[in-house]
Order: sequence, then structure tokens, then C-alpha cells
Amino acid sequence: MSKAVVALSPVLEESVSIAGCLSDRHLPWSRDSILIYLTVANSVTPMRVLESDSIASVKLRIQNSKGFFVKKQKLVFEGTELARSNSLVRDYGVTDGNVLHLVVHLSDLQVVTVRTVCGKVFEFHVERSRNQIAKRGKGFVDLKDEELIFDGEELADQRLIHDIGKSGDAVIHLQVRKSAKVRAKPILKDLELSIDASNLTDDGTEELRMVCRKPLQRDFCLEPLIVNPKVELPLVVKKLIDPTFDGLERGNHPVISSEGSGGAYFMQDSSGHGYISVFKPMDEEPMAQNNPRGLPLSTDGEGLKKGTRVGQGAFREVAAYLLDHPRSGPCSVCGKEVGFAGVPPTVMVSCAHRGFFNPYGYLDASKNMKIGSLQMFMKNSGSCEDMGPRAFPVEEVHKISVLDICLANADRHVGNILVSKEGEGGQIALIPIDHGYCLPETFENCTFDWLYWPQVRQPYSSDTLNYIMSLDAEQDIELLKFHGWNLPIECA
Ligand SMILES: Nc1ncnc2c1ncn2[C@@H]1O[C@H](COP(=O)(O)OP(=O)(O)OP(=O)(O)O)[C@@H](O)[C@H]1O
Repeated sequence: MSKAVVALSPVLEESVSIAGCLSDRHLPWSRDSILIYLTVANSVTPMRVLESDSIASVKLRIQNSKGFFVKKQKLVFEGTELARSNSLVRDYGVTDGNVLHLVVHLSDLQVVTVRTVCGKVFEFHVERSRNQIAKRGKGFVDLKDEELIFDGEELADQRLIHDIGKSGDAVIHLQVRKSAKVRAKPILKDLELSIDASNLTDDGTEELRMVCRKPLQRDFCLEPLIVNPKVELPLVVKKLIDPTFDGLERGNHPVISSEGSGGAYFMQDSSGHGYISVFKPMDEEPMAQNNPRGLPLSTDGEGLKKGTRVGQGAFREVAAYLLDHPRSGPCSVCGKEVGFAGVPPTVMVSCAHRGFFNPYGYLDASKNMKIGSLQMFMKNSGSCEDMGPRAFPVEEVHKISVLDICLANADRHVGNILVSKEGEGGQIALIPIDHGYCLPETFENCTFDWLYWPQVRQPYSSDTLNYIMSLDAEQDIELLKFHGWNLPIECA
């Protein structure tokens, strides 16, 4: 799903009120007025609300003062997402002095890629509403030495990012004028010239590394995690692991997604020009120990959604794949290709790489081993968030609904359905992803965005009904057990 933590700059309460966001109801003398704190990473924003305010109205005020659309916000209090818009602040037990974490979809930000002429790439996240070019960067000594170039032209400081890369894939080149130290030392009748230009790159080895992308000594590992030796990996899963391995072996490191509330890494192919898979480590899930988005640790082990456990998202991702049976009916997974709903092939793996997040800074791969789900990367033209639902074929919506009801998916919002137009004649197919919150212990957070789409008013086709009839919950529980997950009784 497309979200990321966005730091809000601290503002005074007064500035919120000046922005016209506070009505009289919110003035300090209102009886149930409380002061709460919105926080992301290290930034805190005080905000006065009423205990009787709905979550929707709090989000609306954040939108008014900060510009983040309501639909792109996620509010989290003590490990629980304030997901029900009509519920009141007090329904979630939020009281004076409490801290709410705000997670904002990254599409509010624009990613700007700056490539230096010697090949180094920097990514900056630029807020669309404040997108003036500002030249600054770690390691570059003097602003006047820097020049940003787009499409062969130098960019003036006042140009807006928004006006530059309208197509969304513009690359800006950064040219840094640095003089190299040239020393001449007389040796007999000759002069020995030495050139020290190490400042041109952070550690002086960048060019070397770029040239040396040949087979490397192995500084990573990637292996499927098979608990039951009787489990045979299906071919499609092998096709997922092998090219991911090749990509790592060629030195193409995992690329952390700028979206999502947990750590998700795009694993590159051997050419370095495409993605093969998405790796989600358990220790980087929301509220887990090494979450890279700054979400707080869960105090009681419960995940972001009610009835789920922190660190079990990867199991659930794999379970969703295993339980998405082919149309021909439930099967042992060995020969399995595409399931009814088209959950991308997913497998548990252990993977070590120094590029994975850890709070201690640089670690070599052997100290940075992670366990998580590895899912096939699916080509897409965006998610259902990016377009109106009318264009989606009825059958495509129905298949997602069947999957979500079977799995009691507690995280089916429009960002978690990818749209593919790869089919014959550009036919739209919907690809369900992000199943880390399925099979919860309670139904409290099971909300489905597709419930409001017109397709769900159509009856299921006989094919779909036949598929539903073929499902067998007991058999599914056994299947998960066979693969090593003894489903807790509440989830079962
Ligand atoms: N199988 C896939 N194929 C292509 N892109 C994917 C796939 N799985 C995830 N992504 C993309 O990776 C990014 C992060 O994934 P995802 O939303 O699943 O992470 P998350 O941290 O679990 O999110 P959430 O905040 O919804 O829990 C998103 O942009 C998503 O579209």
C-alpha cells in the first residue's frame, strides 16, 4: 500500500488556529477539549481536539492545516489504527496529552532522483506543496560549486520541481565542480604526477565499484525457509527465488520502498533494470523492533490491526498465497500456478544483506540476516487508488471479495489492489497484495473498500459460486499446518 511516514514540522497551536482549522467548538474552554500530539519520527505537532470529534473530522483538520488528503492519512494510537472514521476520539480512549502517530501516503510526496555525472544517485522526497529547488547535500562543500541540470539546461533556484518532471520520471543531474589536487614530484629526470580527487565521491570507491560489478564474493544470502521437509517448492516459487538470487549475486542491492508502513524491499534482477520480487522482513513490520518508518514498538505484541500479532505479517502473506486455490479447486501447492484471486506467489525466506535497515548503521551481511516473505513483483499501472472503480471488470472485483471474506482481511483498502493492463487487449486485471493482516483473531478491523463499488451489487457468476463451494476450511487449516503454521484457534 502506498504510504510512508512524513515528518510534520513542529507548529504552534496558534498557527493551526490561524489556518482557520479551529472552530469556536475547539477553543480551550470547550468542556471536552483536549490537547493531543501528532508525531512522526522526531517531529511533534500539538493539536487541540474535542473528545467528541469524529476521527474523520480530526483527519479533515490535518488535511486543512497540512495539506495531506484525508484518504492518505493513517492515525495510530497505542498500536491501534484509528480506522473507523465515524468513531469518536473518546471511543479509542484518546485523552489529554496522548500522542497519535500520523502516517501519510507517499504519493503526497514527489521522489526526485539526482544523478551525479559520475553515476552516484541520490533520492530526495520533495513535498509537492513546497517544492522549490534547494541545492544542498551532504558532503558538498559550497553551494556555488553545485549545478543542477535537467534536459541539458541548468536549473534556476526558483524553479519548481512540479514544473520539471511532469511525466514523473525525470532525472536531474548534479554537477559538482571540485578541483583535484595535482602534485608533481621530481624523480631523477622525470616528474611523477599524482592526482588526488577522492572528494568527488563519498568514499572514493564509487567508480571502482561501478566498474567492478562482476561476479562478487558472496556478501549476501537468500534461502527459502522450509519447516516441513515434505514440502516441495512449486516451480513458480523457484522462478521467484533463483532470479532474485542472481540479482543479489550481481551486486544489485535491495531497494527499500518509499511506500508502506513497514520495510518492503524491491529485489532487482541480474541486469539491475527490473524488479523480481518484494521482500518484507518480519522485524521491520509496523510496530516491530526494527521498523524503518519510526512507528513505536507494540507494547502488548498486537499488530497495527486488531487481532493480529507483530512479526506474523510474513506468515499471513504466505498463508494468503497458499489459500488462494486455483479455480480447479484446492490442491497441494506443488503444482500450483495462479490462484483464483491471483495472489502473487509468496514464500518465506531468510535473507541477509548489508543494505537492509537496522538501527545500528552499517553492518556486514552476516550480522544483518532477516526472515520474511518474498513475493513476486507484479508489473502494474498503479493501484485502485489511482482510478475510479467503474473500469474494473465485475469478475475481477468479485474474486478479490471472495479472497477477502475467506481470509477476513483486515487491510483491504484500494492501495492494496494493483491494477494491471497487461492482459489481452489491455483488459484490466486486479492483483491483490499486502496480506499481512489477514486471518486476524477478531473481525474488528475487517473493512473492505470494494464494498462501496458498483460491481458488488452484481450476483456472483456460477464459476465463482463453484469455487466457493469447493473451499474447505478444515483442509485449509491442515494445509497451513503442513507448511509449518499452526494457526491459533481464534484465527482458525
Ligand atoms: N507483489 C508486488 N508487486 C509490485 N509491487 C508491490 C508488490 N507488493 C508490494 N508492492 C509495492 O510495494 C510498496 C510497499 O508494499 P506494501 O504496501 O505491501 O507495504 P506495507 O508496509 O505492508 O504497507 P501497509 O502500510 O499497507 O501495511 C507499495 O508501493 C506496493 O505497491
